[in-house]
Amino acid sequence: MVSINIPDSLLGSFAFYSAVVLSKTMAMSLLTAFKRIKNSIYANPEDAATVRKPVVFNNETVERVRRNHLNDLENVLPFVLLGGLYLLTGPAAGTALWHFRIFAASRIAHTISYQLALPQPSRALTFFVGLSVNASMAYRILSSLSQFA
Ligand SMILES: N[C@@H](CCC(=O)N[C@@H](CS)C(=O)NCC(=O)O)C(=O)O
Repeated sequence: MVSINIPDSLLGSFAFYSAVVLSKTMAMSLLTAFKRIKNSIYANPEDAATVRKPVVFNNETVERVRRNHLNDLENVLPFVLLGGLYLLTGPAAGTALWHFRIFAASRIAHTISYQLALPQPSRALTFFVGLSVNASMAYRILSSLSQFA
């Protein structure tokens, strides 16, 4: 590795923002359960049987939360993995901190725009901001470590 001298404060910031976006991702499970119960929408026969309803796979309210959850998984997991590797490249503390802050803000904004069904390109913009942060960290990792290829 180029550097393993990571300031405690930067490790703390990374842990904090990782926990923020991971908690937000986990909250989508609770939101899905809430929407299912509120609307009596169940995808498993044993669940639907408790309210004597047929199984339903295409309820838009529930599916919107599920798509949002999947999108979090597609973006938040790369952030946590790339962020840890990024710290090993010895980035400037201020630069790294803003990467973490901007990513967390972009994912919260993505969820708000998705759940409120705000007109595009609002959701697309929030998605691309988060994607850009991940791409920036990936670029730094790959360019710092290219000597080991
Ligand atoms: N898996 C995503 C890849 C592209 C993507 O993440 N697009 C953003 C901005 S339009 C999004 O919010 N997609 C909606 C989604 O993943 O449900 C998709 O199918 O749309």
